[in-house]
Amino acid sequence: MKVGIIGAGMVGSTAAYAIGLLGVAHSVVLVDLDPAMARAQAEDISHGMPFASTTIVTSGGYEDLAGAEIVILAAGVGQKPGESRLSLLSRNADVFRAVIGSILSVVPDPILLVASNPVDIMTTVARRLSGLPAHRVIGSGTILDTARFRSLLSRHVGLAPQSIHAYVLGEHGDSEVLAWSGARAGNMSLDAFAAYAGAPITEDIRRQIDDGVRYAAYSIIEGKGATYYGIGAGLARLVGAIVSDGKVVMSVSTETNGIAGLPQVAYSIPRVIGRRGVELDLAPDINDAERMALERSATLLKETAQALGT
Ligand SMILES: NC(=O)C1=CN([C@@H]2O[C@H](COP(=O)(O)OP(=O)(O)OC[C@H]3O[C@@H](n4cnc5c(N)ncnc54)[C@H](O)[C@@H]3O)[C@@H](O)[C@H]2O)C=CC1
Ligand SMILES: CC(=O)C(=O)O
Repeated sequence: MKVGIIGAGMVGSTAAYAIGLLGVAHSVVLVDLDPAMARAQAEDISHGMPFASTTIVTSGGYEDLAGAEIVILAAGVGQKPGESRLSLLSRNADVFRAVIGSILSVVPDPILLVASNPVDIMTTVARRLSGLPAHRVIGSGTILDTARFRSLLSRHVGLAPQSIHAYVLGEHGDSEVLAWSGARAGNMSLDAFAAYAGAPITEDIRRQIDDGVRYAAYSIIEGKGATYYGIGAGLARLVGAIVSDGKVVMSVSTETNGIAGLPQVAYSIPRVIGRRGVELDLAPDINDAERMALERSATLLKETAQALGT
């Protein structure tokens, strides 16, 4: 399968690299306002492919998206140190207004994977601008936050992150909700496994892990200006789930109607990803406090999207 990536900066190029390392697409084409930079990224990435896979990585214009079935949107500005994701909204909405028509003129029925921030509202913007059905406009949502959560839990309890089943829900941003109550380690509840492993999850540990997940982007951006390895790997995994019709559960963001009385706006819950995009929404396994926090997060996103006029 061919994958287009709009925005060949840190996130777009890292996604291309990860897709190539995993070998989950036949070809990747990078498109950017700066074609010389996109060409250089594609050339550099393509030199890694003989070590990994047969994925062909090139750059080009919108016409070179012809035949792509998935298009990743990673164009636009990122946060400066201390800046919130929501503050990027009007600038990145302008970028999407500039690019989505050009994509659809070449690829009328793509699956759009949205990475640009604030990713939930950009997913709503992409859906409105494209007119595509919600299951084909998929925000990366909290896939990265979920990975951060599993990574910190994994280190604490001494189990592979792949054996920890825990999700971050709601906004990919400050109001996100770590779903502790339904978290599992192997076949045990997380709390039971942690106690069994001699690493109980105390209030203090819970607070440290919550902060480590919720504020990870701020601390990484403070240290090196941007985050990209985590999301690049996550986008490649998402592409792989679609290409292989993998029926993989991932906490992506799509416009959701009628889940547990939450507002109709894009936010993350666990969803099944396959060849058709989002194939199923899974009702999250959460307690009352987490449900209230999820309602607050979805309401904040709804109000912010409405203020933009989407
Ligand atoms: N969803 C997530 O979990 C994450 C999202 N992000 C977001 O991804 C976005 C990209 O971040 P970076 O790659 O670090 O930024 P970057 O500045 O390195 O790259 C952005 C690229 O977009 C291009 N661009 C801007 N306007 C364009 C247009 N109209 N057409 C084509 N290309 C255009 C720029 O030329 C630039 O190369 C940001 O909004 C950032 O906040 C970043 C990390 C994680
Ligand atoms: C930048 C961003 O959204 C993240 O690393 O979570």
